[in-house]
Amino acid sequence: MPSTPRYRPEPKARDGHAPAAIAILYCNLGTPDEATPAAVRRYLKEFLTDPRVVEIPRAAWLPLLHGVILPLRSPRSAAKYASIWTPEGSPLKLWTDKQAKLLQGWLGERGHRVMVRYAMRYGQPSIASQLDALKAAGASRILVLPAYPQYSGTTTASVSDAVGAWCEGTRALPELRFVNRFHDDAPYIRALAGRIEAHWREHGRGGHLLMSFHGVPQRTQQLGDPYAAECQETARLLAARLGLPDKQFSVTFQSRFGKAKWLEPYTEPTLRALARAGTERVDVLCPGFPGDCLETLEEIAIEGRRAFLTAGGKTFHYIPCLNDDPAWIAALGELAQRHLAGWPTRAAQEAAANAA
Ligand SMILES: C=CC1=C(C)c2cc3[nH]c(cc4nc(cc5[nH]c(cc1n2)c(C)c5CCC(=O)O)C(CCC(=O)O)=C4C)c(C)c3C=C
Ligand SMILES: [Fe+2]
Ligand SMILES: [Fe+2]
Repeated sequence: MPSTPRYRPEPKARDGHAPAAIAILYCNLGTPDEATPAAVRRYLKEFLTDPRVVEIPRAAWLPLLHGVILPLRSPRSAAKYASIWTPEGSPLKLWTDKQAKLLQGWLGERGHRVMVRYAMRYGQPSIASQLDALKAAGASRILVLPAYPQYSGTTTASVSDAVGAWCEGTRALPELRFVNRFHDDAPYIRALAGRIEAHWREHGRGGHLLMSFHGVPQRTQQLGDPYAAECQETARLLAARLGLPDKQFSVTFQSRFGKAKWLEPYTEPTLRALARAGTERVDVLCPGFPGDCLETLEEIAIEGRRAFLTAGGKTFHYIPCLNDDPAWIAALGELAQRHLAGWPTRAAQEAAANAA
């Protein structure tokens, strides 16, 4: 009796003359399907069981996660999600979807025939389901592009893990390439600077620019994670591009999770300290998040604002993320073009590749 195949069935073989498709899989973190405690619990369970995210030994972590963290955090986080939810769903998903479509358009206008799809590391659409869909659509070369400018084992490497897990169950593998980082990419820095300058043109200029990045546990940095250094480099390049002297900007880290020490200085205490030291207006940007999401819209634009104003600050300006800014889409496009180099993305190249 034949045994169950170890690998998933392959999609129906394509006509040998059909051009093999090239694709980009734009991967983001993920978000709950709904702003309800049940949906947030499902999402947090998947997220917080990833050993890339929480490195505590499983035997100690899983009972704590299921017994304490999920029951307590899910309703609290759901209320936060409800405060930023849109009629079309989670902002993170909306921006990721839009960015993928705009990237496909940008590449198409420059003659590249590339399919662009987005996937979520946690939740839907999953990385595995989108890789299956791309294969079924004929993709034989796939560029994996995580929506994380700064590399971290907790995020970027976790995307690679999910792709690797899919590969383990796949017989006919596509060629794969990965973008690991673009924290110092000139078009990305230009797009961020343009965002700030446009805000200043419209609303005047504050006394202080605060650049807030998502944090990670300090231990990951001690163990060699380059994330903190890459955040600092993004901030340095951005400040240089804006001509900001050291006193007029700060770099902080937000979203601390758990009791361990995370990267410092923390965002909220810094906002309070700035207000107490007499800074009347602060402008805040989150350069590590390509699209607005819970961490920017709730934690910064709502909670951060409250912290600054209650500590005596007068005016708080949140500068929205890159979202669908044309300069950002161009930055993504140029980044993709560079990483696609050598793959026949143009019709003429395709014909030559097929004739050879
Ligand atoms: C910028 C990249 C991110 C890094 C690095 C990162 C590390 C990291 N995050 C957690 C825990 C949580 N993060 C949560 C939300 C969240 N995190 C990022 C990005 C990074 N996380 C984004 C874009 C979001 C928003 C998702 C959305 O739906 O809008 C959450 C969930 C919300 C909550 O309950 O607070 C948790 C939990 C850890 C532990 C970690 C590194 C170890
Ligand atoms: Fe996070
Ligand atoms: Fe948060």
